[in-house]
Amino acid sequence: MELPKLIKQIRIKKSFLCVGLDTDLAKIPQYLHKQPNPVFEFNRQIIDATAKYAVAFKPNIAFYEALGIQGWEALKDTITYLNDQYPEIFTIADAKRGDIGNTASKYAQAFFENLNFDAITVAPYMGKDSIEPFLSYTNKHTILLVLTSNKGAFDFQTKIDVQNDALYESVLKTSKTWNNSKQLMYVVGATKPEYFKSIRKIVPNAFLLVPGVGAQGGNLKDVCQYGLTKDCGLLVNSSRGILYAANGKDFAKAAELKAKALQEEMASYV
Ligand SMILES: O=c1ccn([C@@H]2O[C@H](COP(=O)(O)O)[C@@H](O)[C@H]2O)c(=O)[nH]1
Repeated sequence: MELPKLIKQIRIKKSFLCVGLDTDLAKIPQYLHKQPNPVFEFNRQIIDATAKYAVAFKPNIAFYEALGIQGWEALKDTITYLNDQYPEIFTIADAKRGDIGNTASKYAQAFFENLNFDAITVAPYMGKDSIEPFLSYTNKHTILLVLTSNKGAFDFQTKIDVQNDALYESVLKTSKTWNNSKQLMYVVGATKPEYFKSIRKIVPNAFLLVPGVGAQGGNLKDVCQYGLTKDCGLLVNSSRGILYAANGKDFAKAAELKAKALQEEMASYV
């Protein structure tokens, strides 16, 4: 999907919500286990209930890979459903891949061609040649991990190098010099709002995928203070806070209300 289409959806829906599909068999309502494909059935109901309040959906691939062939089928069914029923929705494979060029090109083929996602999350630490195969898809988006939401982000990502840049700043600056860098987006955790100002100095207009609101303690107001751009520039993700708002037959309605509440707060900022 081209960026103008995403930006248009953000304007129409007054939302920059990304619903995270971290679907865990152990957490979905018991009655769904009788279905032939419980993970897809859960996702379908969540998507139908929340799509009017969201502009993006982000299956976290680990939750599907953990289930083997059945998980991969549920993932395929989910992305096919999203692409067929909600073509205006931006889709992100949260796969956090990263490998040498020829392997990276297979990851790109898997997620951009076979599954037809609009975007993929990628670890940047193997450098330019590990990212180029993703960037060669000029109708797709590559989302680099920059400053993640977890505590361990401080182990490496904020360490200062000889040029006096923190590693996360170096990732931003270097990646801007790559071919097709306009296709890049960046992951920045909502749990670290104090860094948004310095990030925006380096990438004033780039889209940031922001996980970590709700369950991880981040909040929307702090993210918006320095994160917002003229075209919004943010996709704020919530996974567990929406998916597991209830665990009975009312789970989709409860998810809808959580998504609606986030969208209403977003509408007050854009
Ligand atoms: O820095 C990061 C990068 C990715 N994630 C992923 O986002 C969701 C967050 O889920 P919640 O349930 O809303 O906390 C999940 O898929 C993570 O793997 C992240 O949290 N932080």
